[in-house]
Amino acid sequence: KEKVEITKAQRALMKVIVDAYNRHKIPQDVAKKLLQDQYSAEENFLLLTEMATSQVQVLVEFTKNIPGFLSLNHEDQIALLKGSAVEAMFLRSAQVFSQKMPNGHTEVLEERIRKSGISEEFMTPMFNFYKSIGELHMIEEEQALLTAITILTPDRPFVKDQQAVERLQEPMLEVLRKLCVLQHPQEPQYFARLLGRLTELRTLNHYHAEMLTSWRMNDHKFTPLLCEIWDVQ
Ligand SMILES: O=C(NC1CCCCC1)[C@H](C1CCCCC1)n1c(-c2ccc(CO)cc2)nc2ccccc21
Repeated sequence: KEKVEITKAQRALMKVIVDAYNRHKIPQDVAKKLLQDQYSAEENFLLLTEMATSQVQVLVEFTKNIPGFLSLNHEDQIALLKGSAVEAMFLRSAQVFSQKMPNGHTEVLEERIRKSGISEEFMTPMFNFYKSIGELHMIEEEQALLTAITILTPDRPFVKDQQAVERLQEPMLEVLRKLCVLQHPQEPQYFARLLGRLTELRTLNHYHAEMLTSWRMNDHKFTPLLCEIWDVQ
């Protein structure tokens, strides 16, 4: 039986990531807003672009706190942010969807999202992902590390020095692996399940642009930041 122990250095790394994650957590109010009222497709689209714009800003601040990130080649820093922004948004959306809510609220939230303006064909893959994230009951350390690991994916398009990114991602993966063994001793495959979610997350990337352009309304307007990061308009 492997004796797993998180070293002092690993605990310090985890603290830096979790503190940054908590400092830069996007306000949960999108769920509250959606539970309050039924909005039109136009209002929902505007809500999405506002929430996503502030989430990108929050993501940049979080990323700057990842040890070593600012020492990467500057073009690579941009390539990593651009390559992970949509995945980070869906990961955050999944965490918002899976957060503890009073009885029946999750069902109302799901209904509001189903009727928000997104076309039907994307509902199954999106909610399958949200529910598979919810089933993991991740603690915030796992959520924060998973977000950092997603950003530090070496094989994003246009990344030149992939080894430098791997050198930052590997210690995060090792801390997460140990954390999973300590948190879920009865589930030795839990870490593998967590990484499997990142593979599922990548598939949502492919749907994303179409989800936006097929939103049931005319004239989809995006903020300049989203045009940059989402390759739309
Ligand atoms: O605002 C949102 N997500 C934000 C994003 C930034 C980080 C916090 C969450 C949107 C809603 C906007 C208004 C219409 C209903 C969806 N949303 C989505 C979502 C996100 C993107 C797409 C298309 O690419 C489709 C759906 N999944 C959610 C799950 C739970 C709660 C909101 C959720």
